[in-house]
Amino acid sequence: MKQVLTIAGSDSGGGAGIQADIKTFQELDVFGTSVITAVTAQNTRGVIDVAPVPIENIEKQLQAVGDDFDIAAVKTGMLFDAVTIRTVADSIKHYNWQRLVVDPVMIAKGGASLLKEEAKDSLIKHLLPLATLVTPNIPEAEALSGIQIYNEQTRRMAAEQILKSGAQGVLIKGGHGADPDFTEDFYLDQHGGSLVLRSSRIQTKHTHGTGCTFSAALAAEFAKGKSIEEAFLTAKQFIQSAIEHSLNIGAGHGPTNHSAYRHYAQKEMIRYVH
Ligand SMILES: Nc1ncnc2c1ncn2[C@@H]1O[C@H](COP(=O)(O)OP(=O)(O)O)[C@@H](O)[C@H]1O
Ligand SMILES: Cc1ncc(COP(=O)(O)O)c(N)n1
Repeated sequence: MKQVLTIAGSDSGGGAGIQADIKTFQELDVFGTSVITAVTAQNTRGVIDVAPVPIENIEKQLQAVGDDFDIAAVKTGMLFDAVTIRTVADSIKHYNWQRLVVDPVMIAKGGASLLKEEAKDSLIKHLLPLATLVTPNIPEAEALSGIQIYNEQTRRMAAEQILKSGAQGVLIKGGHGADPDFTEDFYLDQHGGSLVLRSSRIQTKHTHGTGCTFSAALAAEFAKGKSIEEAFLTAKQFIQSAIEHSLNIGAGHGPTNHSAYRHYAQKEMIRYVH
């Protein structure tokens, strides 16, 4: 079984972060390992507290995984501060981990900050150059590029700017897009290759952890040797069914349903735009 690593924050509410990643790995038949960077006290109503894990312990978690497992793909989520980003980037180089998906988690849907302001530059300088794929949502793509996204042209410009970091590819997720009927995810790589996947926008407030789940699905598929096109399509189908069959859990923004893909995935619901 392919072994995959997530380096992210813990979500006590179980819908995002490490918990979403491990559930997604399990559903997609890869063995999940984890390095926890921060522990959040969080539920569907919001983030109550964030406790960073001591950096010495993060280093030891990275070593424990790196010295024993044959890691086929890595995803990063909440990294919280610059020193954690440096430590993670050093380990990725040290263990020569390939197939890195960087989900540049910055702000939780409820507004809580999951990355210190000064850490953004560190992310661009130290982690993005190692990334196979970086997966910002629209506000994160705007923050990383300094470009406001309001149409296809500005979306492409932001993607091109992010690629200047040295990341091999960028995938700007469309959950925060303006179209009431569709969400569109846009991929662009260093060679000018691009792909847009469009799906119907599901009217729901239960989207806690969509980005985490989507990037974990991409990492799982990369670990199995899938191409970017194949991994993108599977991850999109995975998240589409997880949102469509989301669970009515908690009083706020509930989690998605990580087992929905197994039960209900409909391969025809997503379409390639180009
Ligand atoms: N209401 C929705 N209906 C269908 N797909 C959605 C919806 N909201 C988000 N998605 C999809 O979920 C994935 C995560 O996107 P997004 O919500 O933008 O990320 P994040 O959680 O990082 O903010 C993307 O593939 C996006 O298109
Ligand atoms: C520990 C942790 N990591 C990430 C997110 C972002 O969640 P989302 O995927 O909904 O943007 C979160 N709320 N908590």
